[in-house]
Amino acid sequence: MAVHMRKLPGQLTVVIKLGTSSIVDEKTHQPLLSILSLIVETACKLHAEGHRVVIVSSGAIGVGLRRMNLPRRPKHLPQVQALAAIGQCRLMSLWDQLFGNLQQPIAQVLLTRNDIADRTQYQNAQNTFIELLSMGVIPIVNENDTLAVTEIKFGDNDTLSAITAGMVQADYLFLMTDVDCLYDKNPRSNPDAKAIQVVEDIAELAADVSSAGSALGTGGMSTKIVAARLATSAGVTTVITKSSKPGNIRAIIRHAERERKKGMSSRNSTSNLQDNDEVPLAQAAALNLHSSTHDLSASTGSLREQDQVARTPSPQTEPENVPLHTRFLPISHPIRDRYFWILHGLAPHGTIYIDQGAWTALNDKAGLLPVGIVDVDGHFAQQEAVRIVVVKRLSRSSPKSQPISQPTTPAATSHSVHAPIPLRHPLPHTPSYNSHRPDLVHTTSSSRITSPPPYELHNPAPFEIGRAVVNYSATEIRRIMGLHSTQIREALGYADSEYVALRENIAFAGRERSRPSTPDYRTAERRSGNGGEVEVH
Ligand SMILES: N[C@@H](CCC(=O)OP(=O)(O)O)C(=O)O
Repeated sequence: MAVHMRKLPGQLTVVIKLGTSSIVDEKTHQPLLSILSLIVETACKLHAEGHRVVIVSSGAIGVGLRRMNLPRRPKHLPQVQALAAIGQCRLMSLWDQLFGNLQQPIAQVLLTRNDIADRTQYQNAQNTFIELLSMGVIPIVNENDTLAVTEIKFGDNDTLSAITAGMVQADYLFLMTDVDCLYDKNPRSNPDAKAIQVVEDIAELAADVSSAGSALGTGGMSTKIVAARLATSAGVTTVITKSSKPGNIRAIIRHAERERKKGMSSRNSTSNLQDNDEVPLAQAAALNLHSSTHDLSASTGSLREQDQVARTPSPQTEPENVPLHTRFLPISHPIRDRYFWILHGLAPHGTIYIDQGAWTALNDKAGLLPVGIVDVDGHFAQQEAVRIVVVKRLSRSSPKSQPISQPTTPAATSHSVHAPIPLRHPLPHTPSYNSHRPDLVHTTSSSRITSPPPYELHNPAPFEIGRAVVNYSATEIRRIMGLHSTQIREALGYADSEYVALRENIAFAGRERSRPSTPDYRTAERRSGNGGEVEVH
């Protein structure tokens, strides 16, 4: 069932993500009341203008530390979870108090990755958001740290905010942080550093951003880039800007809307560094860094002073003089709903390596047949999600030479019990979901130690094209890969489907660094028809 996000003309849905370092002081863990108050004021103004607002708020553990007078985050997971439980209710009470001053109702939404791995639960969460937003409530989202262990964690709230933005089909995601934007190089050591204002194609962004994080938060600039990639693939304009100036959010939206209407966005444009929002260069310096020294002075100005940019149509709101920020433009054919869920709601349990022929067939809207599969990594069951990686098959592994491996015991005819199959190489440990690279992970089989992979490792390098929910387990796919569908029954003793993955269960990543000599993602995306399942009114 497609979820319909009905919106009034001109109404925007804005997700604002605040990291721990924007919510509590890094050393004292005291709440940063001035920032929180400004966020509340901004959210209420957006709401009063008819827009919908969702806040993704970290800070539970930080607030819990303060409450229990502990100096630093403990190492032991249950202690961290206990602190999150202590801090979350206090954090919500703080938000409720601040929003209550402006008579704005809020709601708490706590999510784990597990909650949304089930399609029905994902849709339930989506429906709850829709209902809350149409009731005029501001949902405040955090990861349910009490339940989340590594395997089921989003890992950082940047990723959570991007998934939330995709779920609510947001127009904007603001990743509020302690730097004002990205620069083309580190301004600390390069006075000629230029602010990156607009990133039209995130795949073209240089990958050398720092992943340094603060003492309490888990995110850094690299998780923001990953979040931006994820959100823009869902059609969400993503903005990185300074959390100490939340009043800038509205000015940036006005500017971005003007630009969008004019269709004037320039490709990865840069401009000379402007200090018009009073951020000294040294502070901005973190550039690609998530500064570990939170600058309290920058967040203690009066509400009136700090929100000046947003209140008045001052010269700062003019296109040439907007507050510093980096804006990542959304892709033109967003990945919506079920495909977005397959890509980002489900954690992949393994990898299927396919050849160029299978990739071409997928481009032509075919399902994934066993004949095009070159190799498999990981342990996964039927109906679990896997990465799909395109490789160049080495001639020694051509499908024709693939023998049918006969079931070795009668149990192999059962769907659930199979005799172990001798492997050409030991299976690598199936990694838990890597929140820092949740999509477009370039995969190599460097973990193989007994035999080389049956595909080219470097020229061209394997590349991930998307995710699929499979009809066969890893063990079954190892038996049938390289075979024609008519041979599945012979190989397994049964045939659940002629396809390893049905076309409707394959989701392509939105875009990827263009690679000469490899198929063009964007072409595939257009052909694949990923978008369009959900209508946005
Ligand atoms: N969910 C956790 C925070 C997760 C986290 O570290 O996020 P962030 O500070 O955004 O990197 C909390 O509320 O303390």
